[in-house]
Amino acid sequence: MKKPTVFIDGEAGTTGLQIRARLQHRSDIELVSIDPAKRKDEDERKRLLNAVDVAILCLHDDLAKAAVGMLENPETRILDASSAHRVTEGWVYGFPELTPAQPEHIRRARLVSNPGCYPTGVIALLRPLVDAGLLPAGLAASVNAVSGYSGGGRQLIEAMEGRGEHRLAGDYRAYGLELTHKHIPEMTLYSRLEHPPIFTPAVGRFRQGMLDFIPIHLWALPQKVSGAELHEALVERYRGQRFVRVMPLETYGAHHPVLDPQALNGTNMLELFVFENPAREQALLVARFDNLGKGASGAAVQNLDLMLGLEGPYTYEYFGD
Ligand SMILES: NC(=O)C1=CN([C@@H]2O[C@H](COP(=O)(O)OP(=O)(O)OC[C@H]3O[C@@H](n4cnc5c(N)ncnc54)[C@H](OP(=O)(O)O)[C@@H]3O)[C@@H](O)[C@H]2O)C=CC1
Ligand SMILES: CC(=O)N[C@@H](CCC(=O)OP(=O)(O)O)C(=O)O
Repeated sequence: MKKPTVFIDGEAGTTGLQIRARLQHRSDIELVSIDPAKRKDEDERKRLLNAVDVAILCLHDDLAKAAVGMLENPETRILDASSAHRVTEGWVYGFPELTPAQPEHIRRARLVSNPGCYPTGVIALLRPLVDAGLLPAGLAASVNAVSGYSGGGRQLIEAMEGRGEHRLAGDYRAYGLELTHKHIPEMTLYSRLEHPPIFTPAVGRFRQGMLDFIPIHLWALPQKVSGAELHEALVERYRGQRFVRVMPLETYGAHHPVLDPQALNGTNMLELFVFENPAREQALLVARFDNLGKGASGAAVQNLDLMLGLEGPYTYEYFGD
């Protein structure tokens, strides 16, 4: 049987390189690569985009939109890693753990948008709790986060490693302070929140790894809910999921936990934590993952496998889970 063909447009970039590394030894797909000398040649890119079964776009938003505009072959399916189409009608959101029905939507879709890195953890934490009615859709949510510098793409990587300048280069930089970060619409929509969260990301001098923090003042919720109930709902929701692990409930006084954002680097795993202080009726939800793993390239391969019906033993080798 003919193997499905896959072209990574933007293969030389941060996300593209990682997807390629995860796919290059696979024997169940045929990777179609562009001649490096022609990687920005529009005609050649258009030819390849229309020649393959799935094109994975690892381009900045404007170029990703333009690439979709080049499609002429109705058989070519698109998996877009950029943030151009995440809340666009007609596109399926490529977060298989969103609901039990989402994998099937991804399997059937022609146009799939890979989630943003920060929203992956936020949606994974909030959506099941809103669906279960434990958190209200009207929640006044705040999200703080820290990312490894690879999240800023080639230019930030080069600046952090001493080869250029970038406004976020430094040991630790808080940003998004205008409160309009591009990830807020997808966090809001797929968490089923009525109001956009206040989202304040930061970047540190480490290459990969991410933590999302969502503080919950339990006493301020319209109905009484404990941290243990939030934790139990997450455990229930993700039971049997291969790439999401709900960690044991951490109750105030037990010990002094510390989280390393880099602990899951190189994997497609997402860990979810609930910390609680019952006396103060406070909970802290945390997600930990690799921004280039479950936050980008690992998620893209997971989606590709769903789109091509290739979920199986192949994926285990390259996800390191
Ligand atoms: N980094 C991350 O953690 C994540 C990134 N993403 C998304 O993935 C997309 C790519 O980001 P990222 O990999 O970080 O960015 P990079 O800047 O590392 O990569 C972008 C690539 O596109 C290439 N490129 C530029 N112009 C053209 C062109 N005209 N035709 C073809 N290729 C071109 C660049 O080449 P050159 O460098 O030579 O200009 C570069 O190789 C973005 O939309 C980003 O939002 C998604 C999730 C996480
Ligand atoms: C550290 C850093 O700059 N991070 C990027 C987001 C990372 C990312 O790649 O997000 P997308 O998936 O939407 O592209 C930012 O805040 O814009």
